[in-house]
Amino acid sequence: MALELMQLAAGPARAVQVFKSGNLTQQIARWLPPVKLVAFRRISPCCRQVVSDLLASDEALRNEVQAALQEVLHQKDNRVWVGIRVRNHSADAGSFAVDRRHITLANPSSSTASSTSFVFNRVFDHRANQMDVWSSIQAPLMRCVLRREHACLFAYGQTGSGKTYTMFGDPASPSESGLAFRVTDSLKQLLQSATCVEDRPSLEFSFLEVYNERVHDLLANSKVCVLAGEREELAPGSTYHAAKLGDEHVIVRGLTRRTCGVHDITEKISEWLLEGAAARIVGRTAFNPRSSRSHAVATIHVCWQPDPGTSAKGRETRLHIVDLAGSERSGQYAIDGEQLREGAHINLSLSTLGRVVGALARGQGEHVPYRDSSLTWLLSDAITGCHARAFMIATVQPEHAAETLSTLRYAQAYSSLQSDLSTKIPRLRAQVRSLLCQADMAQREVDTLCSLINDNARIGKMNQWSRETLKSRVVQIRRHGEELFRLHPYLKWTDVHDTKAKLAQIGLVEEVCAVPPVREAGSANDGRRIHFRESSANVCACVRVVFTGKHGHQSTRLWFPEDVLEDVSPPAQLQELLRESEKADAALQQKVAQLKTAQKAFASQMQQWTS
Ligand SMILES: Nc1ncnc2c1ncn2[C@@H]1O[C@H](COP(=O)(O)OP(=O)(O)OP(=O)(O)O)[C@@H](O)[C@H]1O
Repeated sequence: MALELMQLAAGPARAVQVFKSGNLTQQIARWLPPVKLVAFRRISPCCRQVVSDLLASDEALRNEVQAALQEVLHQKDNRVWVGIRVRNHSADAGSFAVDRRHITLANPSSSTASSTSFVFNRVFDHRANQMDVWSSIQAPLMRCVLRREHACLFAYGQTGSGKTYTMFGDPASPSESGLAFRVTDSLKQLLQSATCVEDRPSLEFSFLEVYNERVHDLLANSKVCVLAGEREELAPGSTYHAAKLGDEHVIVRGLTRRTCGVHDITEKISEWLLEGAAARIVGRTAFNPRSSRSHAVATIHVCWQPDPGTSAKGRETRLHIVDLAGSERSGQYAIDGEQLREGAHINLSLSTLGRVVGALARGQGEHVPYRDSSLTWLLSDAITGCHARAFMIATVQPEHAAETLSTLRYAQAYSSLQSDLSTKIPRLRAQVRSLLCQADMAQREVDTLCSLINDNARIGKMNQWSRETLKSRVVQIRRHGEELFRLHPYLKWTDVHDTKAKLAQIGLVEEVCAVPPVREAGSANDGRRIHFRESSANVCACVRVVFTGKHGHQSTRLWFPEDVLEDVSPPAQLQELLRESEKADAALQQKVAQLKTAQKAFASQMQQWTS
């Protein structure tokens, strides 16, 4: 290495030669941590070659790079991704402006020139084609599959704004085919390159629609199916625990699941997608002559091989592709009675989705109404990104300003789910509540024991222990304490000191100082002299002690030389309980601080997304 550095110092021409020879690059590459290697690859073809050779020859390093990359990308991927797609529109469409991440819209109802600006992960203007949309989603979606996380890709928007076009498009034309067809292509490439032949998962496919709150199997002549909750299969030998949301996923009883392999996924799933799409219920609406009147859910189940040596079934990663029915103000645009009924059901499911999103976004830990509609129940583990990454494309048609604004608001609320803080905060709140109970209980135990000890104490020592006294320094007067007062220049023994000493009464230290303030003539004698004597250098500190008044009597404050007093420790059992109580308090304070930090971060995220 030193040799190469010397050669570098010899001049630029020599440096280029050394660099190109690869020796130096190789050395540098070996020093780099795995994450940096990836950036290093981008520097020049020479570096790229060296890093590639290095990775090819070193399997451990390869795995390390892979793990580091996964980690970095995992942190980068939000659990919810929201993109807006603007449909082609006439030149006189309302005033709005679009850039890569922002869309600004003039308020349709306002007479003044006010506008609202929204921020999303991506905004596609009317010139964006199917490939542009897909290329923004492809990488995070495929990473999701590689991590074996469920994913949900769905389109939301006003009727006629381009949801079905975005999700399915025209599969006959390569440039017009929608996201669903592109998913299968990418999935095939991914599974072929990332897994060896024997580890390749098997694939299953199902396709259903939710129409008027009923679930129809689109691959079995629209047979009606029922929804049911099912718990994830537990590993053999694991202990029973009560089902929580997330342990349970919703299954559709009797739904057709067709199987294919990685090699024929594109042909098979395309064929099934077309078959299902043809069976969907469509109707004519004011905005779209072939409007989807149902929510369509195509699911690719990636069934991973079980781990070698285990008898458990392999895990399943579900990839939902959802084309929602159009959001619309049904009463306003319905053509007939049937459409009014359809519209009411569509609105019910979409508004329930809105309430689910709202409840999660507020992060208050309130009831999340997943089960209020078939759609939200069916997709409860996926659509909100709670247990799956969700990718939402909200489609807008700017010619309809009110509908566009409403879609953007909906999408904005959805954006706030990007942060897992919206679910972390309710969890923290619940933990704070439970710790509060524990701390309260621990304090009550201390109180109970204090009263028990106080009730059984000798007269004169009554009422001495309480949570307050336990936190203070507790003292009593030593035997023959009076003698130590005699020579004290500032303090003098009194009858009250004498009584306290005889009763061995316990007091709390209020103040410690080198020289107490002089007692004013006529004030109660609390042990301080009115005229201080000359003092020697080694006078011990003066302590003011308060003796709590009993039976309605006032508390008494007396001064003592420090060495007249001895510390009194609380009984061991009480000390133990106090420690427990302090521990519970500390845990509570720590959790409260975590909650406050999370709430602050969430508030600033919300502000960022809604600016
Ligand atoms: N970005 C686009 N480029 C070209 N054509 C589009 C685009 N978006 C939509 N269209 C066309 O507009 C029409 C309506 O679109 P589409 O059926 O996808 O709307 P939709 O939102 O699914 O409506 P609905 O909710 O009523 O089903 C279709 O003919 C579709 O081809």
